[in-house]
Amino acid sequence: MFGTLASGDIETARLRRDLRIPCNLGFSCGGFEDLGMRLEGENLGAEENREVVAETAPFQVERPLFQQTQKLVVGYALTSKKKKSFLQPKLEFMARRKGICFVPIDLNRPLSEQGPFDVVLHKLLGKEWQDVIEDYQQKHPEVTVLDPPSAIKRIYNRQSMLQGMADLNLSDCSGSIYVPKQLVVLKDSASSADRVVEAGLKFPLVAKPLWIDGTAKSHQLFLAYDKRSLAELEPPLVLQEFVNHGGVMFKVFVVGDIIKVVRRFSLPNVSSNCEKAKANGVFKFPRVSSAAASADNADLEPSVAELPPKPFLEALVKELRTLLGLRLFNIDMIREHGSKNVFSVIDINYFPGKSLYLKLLCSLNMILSEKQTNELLKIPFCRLWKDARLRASSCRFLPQSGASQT
Ligand SMILES: Nc1ncnc2c1ncn2[C@@H]1O[C@H](COP(=O)(O)OP(=O)(O)OP(=O)(O)O)[C@@H](O)[C@H]1O
Ligand SMILES: O=P(O)(O)O[C@H]1[C@H](O)[C@H](O)[C@H](OP(=O)(O)O)[C@@H](OP(=O)(O)O)[C@@H]1O
Repeated sequence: MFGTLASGDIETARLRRDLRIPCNLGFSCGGFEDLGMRLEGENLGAEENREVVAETAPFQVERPLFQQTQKLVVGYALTSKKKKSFLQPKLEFMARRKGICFVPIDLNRPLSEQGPFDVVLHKLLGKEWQDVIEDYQQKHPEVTVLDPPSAIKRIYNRQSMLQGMADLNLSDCSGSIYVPKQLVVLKDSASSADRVVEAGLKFPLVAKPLWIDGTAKSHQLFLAYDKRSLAELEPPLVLQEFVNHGGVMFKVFVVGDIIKVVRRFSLPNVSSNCEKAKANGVFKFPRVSSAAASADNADLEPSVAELPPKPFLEALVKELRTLLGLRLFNIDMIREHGSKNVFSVIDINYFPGKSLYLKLLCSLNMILSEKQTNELLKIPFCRLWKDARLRASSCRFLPQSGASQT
């Protein structure tokens, strides 16, 4: 019937409303699509914990309504480094309480013989694994695979990682985004000096290994101050113009529609240590913006520390999710020194560190809620009605017996 609702639809809508479950969570089409945008600022630890507790509460309140025993099974295949940082006992405990269980994937057995999984969470390198997971996703479209291996592969190469950024549609936003000029050196760093000049790149340059493979070496960066110093670098690498940004960078964590932005310390403007670096040819610098370098509570100049505007981040993330085809990533960006809101994206990471883990748990929880709703909606309406009457009568909301159903 066009324009009217059948009674089943009304009840479905009512049930969703009563359970306080938003429509179109989209579990079947990937799970993270319509979780509702939320944007949060700094202050990781305590705030994250508070949030998880807050998100647990509504679900537990609903639980007695029907005896819900649905669980969310998350199969995981992670590097040992990732497993150690991600699957902390505390996180597993919180997950279990929410009905989410993490099950290790046995890499020596066919994936299709394992599970069944609702979600497959993976961070492993190599073509062999890529083939396994692609084949699995084809055979099991109902499983949410985080994330497609081809999309991950693209950001494990610092050249392809930033491609397409210039075409993002951010025209109506309160900020603008650029990618620093860069050049790829596949071999013979010495001869790259001429190419640097030809391409119009200005020194100093940040030299970054082309491939990111989870090793410390792939995160070993250098500052090169002049043509002569380029010969000291080991290709394959990317030479990227250094952008002065006042020593603070922004990490924008993305889990589906959820965004969280934090402030971290970064390299200072170059003029201050130029001379020292020149003396060494190239300046090898440590991981200056690691999780330990939080600048969230630092007393900083507002023009440097102010977080990127919310509408700008929302638009950027929306565009990037489409461009990259990823749901679990972070964007590293810096504000051009002296500008109001001109940003450069310098790095994108797949399934990054701690700041994202509890957000991921919240999203898995929402997928679980959707799964439970879907299960509930499969129960014939007459049974729901009967159950409701039983509960109501035990609460003396309805007469004990004798009332007709209409
Ligand atoms: N173009 C640039 N201009 C200025 N500073 C930069 C630039 N590129 C990188 N940096 C500095 O170097 C740090 C590390 O750079 P980048 O994020 O590209 O490396 P990474 O090894 O991939 O780091 P991560 O640990 O985040 O994965 C940045 O946080 C920033 O401090
Ligand atoms: O600052 P964080 O903790 O987010 O650092 C991340 C880093 O940005 C990369 O995403 C690392 O992954 P790889 O690039 O694969 O090395 C993360 O390591 P992981 O072992 O936790 O995946 C860092 O935590």
